[in-house]
Amino acid sequence: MNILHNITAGSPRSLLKPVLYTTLANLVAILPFVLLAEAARLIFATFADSTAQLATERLWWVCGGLVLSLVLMYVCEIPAYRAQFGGAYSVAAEGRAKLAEHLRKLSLGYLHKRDPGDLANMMMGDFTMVEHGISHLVPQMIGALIMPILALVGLALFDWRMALALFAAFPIAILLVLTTGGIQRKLGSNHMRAKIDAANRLQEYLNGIRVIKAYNLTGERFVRLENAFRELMRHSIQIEGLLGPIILSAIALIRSGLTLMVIVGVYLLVGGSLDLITFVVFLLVGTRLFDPLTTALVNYAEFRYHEQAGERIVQLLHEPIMQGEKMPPVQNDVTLEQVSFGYLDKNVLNEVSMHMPAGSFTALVGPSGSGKSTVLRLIARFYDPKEGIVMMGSQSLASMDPEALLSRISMVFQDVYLFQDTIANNIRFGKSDATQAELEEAAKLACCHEFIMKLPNGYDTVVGEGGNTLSGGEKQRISIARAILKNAPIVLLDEATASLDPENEAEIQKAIDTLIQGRTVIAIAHRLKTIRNADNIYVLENGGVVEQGQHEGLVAQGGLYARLWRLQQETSGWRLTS
Ligand SMILES: Nc1ncnc2c1ncn2[C@@H]1O[C@H](COP(=O)(O)OP(=O)(O)OP(=O)(O)O)[C@@H](O)[C@H]1O
Repeated sequence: MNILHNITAGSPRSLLKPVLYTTLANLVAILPFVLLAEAARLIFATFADSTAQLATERLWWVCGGLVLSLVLMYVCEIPAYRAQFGGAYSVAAEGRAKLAEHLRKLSLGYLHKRDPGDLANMMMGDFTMVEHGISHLVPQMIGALIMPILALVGLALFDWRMALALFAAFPIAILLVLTTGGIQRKLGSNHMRAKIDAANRLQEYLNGIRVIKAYNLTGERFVRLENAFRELMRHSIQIEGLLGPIILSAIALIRSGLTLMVIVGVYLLVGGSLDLITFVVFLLVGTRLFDPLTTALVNYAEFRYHEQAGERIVQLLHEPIMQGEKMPPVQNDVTLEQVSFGYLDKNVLNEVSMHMPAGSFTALVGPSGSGKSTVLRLIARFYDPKEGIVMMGSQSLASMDPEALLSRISMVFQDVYLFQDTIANNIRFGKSDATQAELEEAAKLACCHEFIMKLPNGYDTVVGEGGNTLSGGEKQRISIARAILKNAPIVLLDEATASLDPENEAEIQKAIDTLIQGRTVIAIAHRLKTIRNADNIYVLENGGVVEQGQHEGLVAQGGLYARLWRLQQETSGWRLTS
């Protein structure tokens, strides 16, 4: 049952209709063989007994039956065909959507552990294998097995000794294929890994093509890609080279049944315990059984390989998602109590405690890598802390549904990602049912209405994937418009470090000032002059809070903040001169 669960990526019920109709279609497909055997029996009866008359009327009935069985086959095959393909494509389409939804609910910590190429391959490649399994492999296997099984029963009724001889080697062949299942699995998973690695290397190569060109790295990066392709080739050859002989041996074993049957038949015929007609029927039917049995064996090996693709999907679907209380939090103050966290083994935050009262402006400052972004990610529950607790009001985030939590939070990050869609739809991510008037109002407040109106199709202009048709400042303002439209009470802000021209900088500052009014704001500040009025500033260093207070007090304290402030004061006077 597990194998069916895996091959269908966790939807074994989807096999019900295809299996039912395919079985019916294959049962009907047996009819012509039965009728042919009957025709042969009638004709050979006249050879066996020279006085016997050819049963002409019965033969005509057989011919009529043949025509009828053709019509029946056609009538049964159409729904079988529909069930196979309809089932396969709907399992893949629904499965892909379900997996995409599941990925969204997984923690970022889990997603970071997986290569993006691996996930993309699972979405497209693995589901294509599931599709192929349901639409081709399962029905073909059923078709290939039904006829030999029925033939075995039918032939055993004719003469059990001959039937036994014909199928004697079959269990050994099955055993051979089953006992080598472990090797098949190992080779299959090696091949799958090589395929994923090649997909990752290819994605890395394509993503980094600009850097590769700029730094003339073509050779080195291409070697990595080429090695991945070579490795894939090696595993492909290995899988064929090792599995081929096993399957061929099993096929040879099955075929030896025919030889054995002929030997036994001749022996029985000579001994007088077998009549000629039975022998001929066995010869006729026996030779027709090997093709479907060979197909079934080849399919079985392929089936096991495809099963691994479905199993990977099932395993990912079983990865626990972040869950919790569906009611959005009602209080808007944020507290971190003795929080420790690390992405890998090493801690990035050590026993950090902070309190951001509702409606206040809190700034996080500190050297690069001190853990500022990590604090924001924990507040958005992208990750759960290893130790300690993050709270909104008196409620722990760990017991809160991430979607309910995020409905209360707007985020503006440095690396703004825009989807390949219209500007209007990109802003609407903040509020999907926003009217055009609300949209434009938010864009005006975010200081982006003017530049949007100058674009060829205004709000309906499609931006490239990642928003790469817009400047950094423009993308940032669009993300602020999103946040303004969302109108959430808590704002997480990561100020842009990239140097912007003074006009862009002033526009963005104006947009941010509008966004943060009357909200709980937690901002990572790189330019300290923007946080002179902050209610509270936390200074982080090496994952710990080293100073805390307001601007004037911290400058007077003469510690890390004062040093950073002095440094920025000095560098702000620098000018490039020719
Ligand atoms: N996804 C990740 N996986 C592993 N380590 C990470 C990950 N994200 C951040 N880190 C590490 O955690 C530490 C803190 O990173 P964080 O981004 O919180 O620092 P930051 O103070 O925001 O830095 P910056 O000002 O440069 O953005 C760094 O050493 C960083 O390398």
